[in-house]
Amino acid sequence: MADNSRPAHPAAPVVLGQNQYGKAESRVVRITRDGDTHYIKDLNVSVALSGDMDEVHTSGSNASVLPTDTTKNTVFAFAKEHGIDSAEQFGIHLARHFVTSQPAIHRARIRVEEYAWERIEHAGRGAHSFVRKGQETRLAQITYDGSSWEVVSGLKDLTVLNSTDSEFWGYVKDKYTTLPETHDRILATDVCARWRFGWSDGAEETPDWNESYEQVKKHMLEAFAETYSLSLQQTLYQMGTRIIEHRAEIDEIRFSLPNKHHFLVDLRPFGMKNDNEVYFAADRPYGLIEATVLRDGREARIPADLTNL
Ligand SMILES: O=c1[nH]c(=O)c2[nH]c(=O)[nH]c2[nH]1
Repeated sequence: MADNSRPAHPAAPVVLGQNQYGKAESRVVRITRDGDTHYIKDLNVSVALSGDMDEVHTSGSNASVLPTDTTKNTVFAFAKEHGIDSAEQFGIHLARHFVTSQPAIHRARIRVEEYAWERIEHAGRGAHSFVRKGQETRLAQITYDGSSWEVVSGLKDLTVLNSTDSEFWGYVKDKYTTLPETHDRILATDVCARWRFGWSDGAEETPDWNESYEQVKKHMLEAFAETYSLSLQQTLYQMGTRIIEHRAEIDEIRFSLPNKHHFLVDLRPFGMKNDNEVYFAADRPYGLIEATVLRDGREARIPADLTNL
């Protein structure tokens, strides 16, 4: 029989690198009742904790491990206890709780997706029926290391379209270029954005997270609609500029904008003229235009790959 008790080669020195753990994607729905009128909050909350976690990995001792099951329970308990005013406030409560109540936990990162609901207007009794808004998902990431805070808010899947006021021409042409220049095209995108607040310390006045979110979205939509666009890059920069100029609480905003191409259909084989009326909406491949827009003098800290945030 083989002797498995000893490794075939002398052990190489191995160390544990960055690690974190927690329960991902707790879907918490909070109904608040005011007589017959109900309010709903619907979140997807992911908790990632890190700190003195060497032992559990290297020796199997769970003495410092707050179970992920407990972190999930905490999300639900806090929804009952504190309610959910905003994703940011909810995340702050949770992050503070884990860092201050567990000696082994030094850092908590709470990620929140919020799904928006609209009331279904109807003639019947009560107001307790909702429909999911077909629009964006609101996002928040809160990080606390015991002394400083970082709050990044965001949204994804905000789909917008301009049916004119968009051109694209004057670009580099090499032997592989076939794209015809255009002076009138559809410009459409699913806005994916993250913005970082200047707020970093509980002693400073806390931004009104909900008001800030609504205003950022409003400026984003207005800038998209009002920009006469020579490229999606230019539109992106206008959207970012509008937000940095109007929202003092925000230092940086990063966008990831797919260019949802709409190709004019050639109707000539059918004896028809297509006067910018009929388009083929291609889903892939798509251009992907990404950039961060900053308040001058501030540091760019939102990672380039927004899927990591
Ligand atoms: O707005 C655009 N920016 C580009 O960089 C680009 N490239 C392309 O083929 N179409 C477009 N449109």
